[in-house]
Amino acid sequence: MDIIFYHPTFDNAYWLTHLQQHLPEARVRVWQPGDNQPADYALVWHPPVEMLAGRQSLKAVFALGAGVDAILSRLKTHPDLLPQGVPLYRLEDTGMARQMQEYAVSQVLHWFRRFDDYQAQKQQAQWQPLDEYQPDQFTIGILGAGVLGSKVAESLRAWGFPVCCWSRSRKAWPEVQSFAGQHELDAFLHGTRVLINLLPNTPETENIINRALLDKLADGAYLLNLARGVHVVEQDLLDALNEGTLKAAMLDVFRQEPLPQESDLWRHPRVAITPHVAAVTRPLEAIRYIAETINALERGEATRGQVDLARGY
Ligand SMILES: NC(=O)C1=CN([C@@H]2O[C@H](COP(=O)(O)OP(=O)(O)OC[C@H]3O[C@@H](n4cnc5c(N)ncnc54)[C@H](OP(=O)(O)O)[C@@H]3O)[C@@H](O)[C@H]2O)C=CC1
Ligand SMILES: O=C(O)C(=O)CO
Repeated sequence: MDIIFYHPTFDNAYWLTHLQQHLPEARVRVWQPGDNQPADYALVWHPPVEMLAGRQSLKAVFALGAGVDAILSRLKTHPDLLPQGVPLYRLEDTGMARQMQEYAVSQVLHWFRRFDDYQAQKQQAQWQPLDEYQPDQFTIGILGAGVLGSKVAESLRAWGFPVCCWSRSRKAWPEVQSFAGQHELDAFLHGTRVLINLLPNTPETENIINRALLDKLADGAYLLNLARGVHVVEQDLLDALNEGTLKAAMLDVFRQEPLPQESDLWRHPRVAITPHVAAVTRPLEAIRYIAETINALERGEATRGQVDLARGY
C-alpha cells in the first residue's frame, strides 16, 4: 500500500514516522512536484492541482482538517484537483472539539462577566462595579450543529446558558433548541445574544453573516466566528459594531489570511483577533483516525468522515 502526503507547513518527518508506526505495511512518502508514481491513499491540505490529477486509482483522499472548502471551492476552476469518483474524507473532531470548547466557553464567559467592559473602564482608571448579566439574558446561538457545534453546545449548556442551534436538519439534543433550514433562521436569530459560527464554507453559507442577519440578533449581541472568514461580510460587521447593533466580536478566521495590516478590524476596540488557531489539527489523533479509516476501507468496512461532495461538507 502506497500513501502520499502533502501539507505546506506540517512537520513531514513527524507525520511520516507516526503514519508508518500506525500503518506498518504501508510505504509512506512526501509527495513532491513531478511524483507520478502510483499511490493508494493521499493525505493532503491545500494540495497542488498536479498532485492528484489523473490519480483515478486512489482509494481515498484525506483532507488534513475539518473543513474541505480549500479543495471543493477550487473544483470549479480545477476539476482535476480531486479525481472523479475518489472518496474524500475529512477530520471529524480528532482533538478539535475540545479546542473549540475551550475557545467558546472562555470567550462567552469573558463577555458574560463583562470583562470587556471592565477592560474599557481600566483604560480610564475607573473603579465601577457594573450590573451583572443573567444567564437567561445570554442565549447562545450556534450556526452549524455538526461535530464541533454539538460539542460547543454541550459545554455551554454545562455552564447553564440557554443554547439553540441552526442546521439543515433537525437535531434532538437534550436542552438545546434546534432550528433547521432557511425558513427557521430568523426564529433562531431572534433572542440570540452570542452568535457562534461553526458552519462549513459552502456556496449557501458564504456571506451569511451580513447586516441583515446581525440586525436580527438580540440587543447588545456578540459574534464569535470560529469557522471561515468568507461567512462574514466584514464591512457589515464593522458597521454593526460602530452603530451599536453588535457589542463585540471575536474572530479567528478571515477572508484573507493573514489578515492584511490595513484591515480596520485590527484597530477596532471591540474586535478581538486570533490567527486561525481556534482548533488546530492534532497530529497523533488525526493519524489514528486516518489509520483506522484506511484499515476499515481495506477490509471493506463502514467508515465515518466521508464528505458529501454534492452538499459541500
Ligand atoms: N477556525 C478553526 O481553527 C477551525 C474551523 N473549522 C470550521 O468549522 C466548520 C465545522 O466543522 P464540523 O463541525 O466538523 O463540520 P460538520 O460538517 O460536522 O458540521 C457542519 C454543520 O453545518 C450545518 N450546515 C451546513 N450547511 C448548512 C446550511 N446551508 N444551512 C444550515 N446549516 C448548514 C450542517 O447541518 P446538518 O447537520 O443538517 O448537515 C452541520 O450541522 C468546518 O467546516 C470549518 O470551516 C473547523 C476546525 C478548525
Ligand atoms: O480543520 C480546519 O478546517 C481548520 O480550519 C484548521 O485550521
